[in-house]
Amino acid sequence: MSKADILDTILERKRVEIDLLARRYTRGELETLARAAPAPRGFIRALQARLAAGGAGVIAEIKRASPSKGLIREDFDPAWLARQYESGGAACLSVLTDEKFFQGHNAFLVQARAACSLPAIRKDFLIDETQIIEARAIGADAVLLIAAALEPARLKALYDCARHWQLDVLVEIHDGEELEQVLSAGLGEGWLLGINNRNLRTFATSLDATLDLLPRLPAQLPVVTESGIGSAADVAHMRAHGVQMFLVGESLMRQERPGAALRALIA
Ligand SMILES: O=P(O)(O)OC[C@@H](O)[C@@H](O)c1c[nH]c2ccccc12
Repeated sequence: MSKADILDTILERKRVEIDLLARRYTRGELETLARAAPAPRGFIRALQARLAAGGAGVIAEIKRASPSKGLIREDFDPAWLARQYESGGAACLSVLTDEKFFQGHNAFLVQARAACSLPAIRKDFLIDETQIIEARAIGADAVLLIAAALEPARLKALYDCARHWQLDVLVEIHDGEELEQVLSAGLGEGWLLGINNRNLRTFATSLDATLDLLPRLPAQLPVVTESGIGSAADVAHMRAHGVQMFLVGESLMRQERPGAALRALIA
C-alpha cells in the first residue's frame, strides 16, 4: 500500500463496512438502538466549560495503533485509559473505532465512556448516515467528519443527520482549500472546526498546519488543533496564538501514566 493513497484505501474499506452494517441491521433497527442509547453528554459544552474557566480544552484520544506508527501501546484497556484521562483533566475523550487500520473497536468507545463521565467522540471515517446512527447507538456524544472525504453537500447531509441525533460534530480540515469547502457547506450550530496537523495522505505532521490557517479563519469560529502535540511547549505555543482546544493521542498513549502526562501537558 502506498502511503499516498491511504485515505482512499481506508474509504474503500469503509464502503465494505457500510455494506456489512446494512446486512446486520435494517435502518429501523439501528434507529431503535440509537434511541435506546444513553443521552448525549454535551461534547462542545464540556470543552466550552474548560475554556470559560480559563483552561485548555483537551480531547484525549484512545488509540492503540495507527497506519503511520503501527502499534502505539501494548497494554491497552480503554476503561482504565478513560479514567486516567478524566483524572488528568481531559474535557472529552476521542475513541478510534476503526478496526482495520487503527486496531480500534466500537466496544472500546462503550467501555471508555461507561468508565467515566466525559463525553466521547467516535473517531472513524464516516461517509454514510448509517455510520452516524451507529455512532449514537454505541453511545457516542459527537462524530468526526473529515472534509477530505466528503463533498460539501455530503458534509452538510451528514452534519444534518448527526444534529438530528443530537450529536456534536468535529469537522476536520487540513488546508485552506478544505476550509473554503467547509465554509461553503452552510453548517449551523453544534460543530467545531478541527485542523489536523497531519496530512492524511502523506502523514507529514507539522503544527504550522494550524498556525498557517489561523489568519484565514472567520472570527468566532472555535478551532481544535489536532495531531502532533507532544509537549507542554507545543500547548503553550498554540495558546499564545489563541488556540485553546487540543486533540492529543499518541504522546499520551505512549506514557506509562497517561493521566499524569496529560496534567503536565496542560499545566
Ligand atoms: O496521535 P496524535 O498525533 O496526537 O493525533 C491524534 C489525532 O489528531 C489523530 O489520531 C487523528 C486526527 N484526525 C484523524 C482522523 C482519523 C484517524 C485519526 C485522526
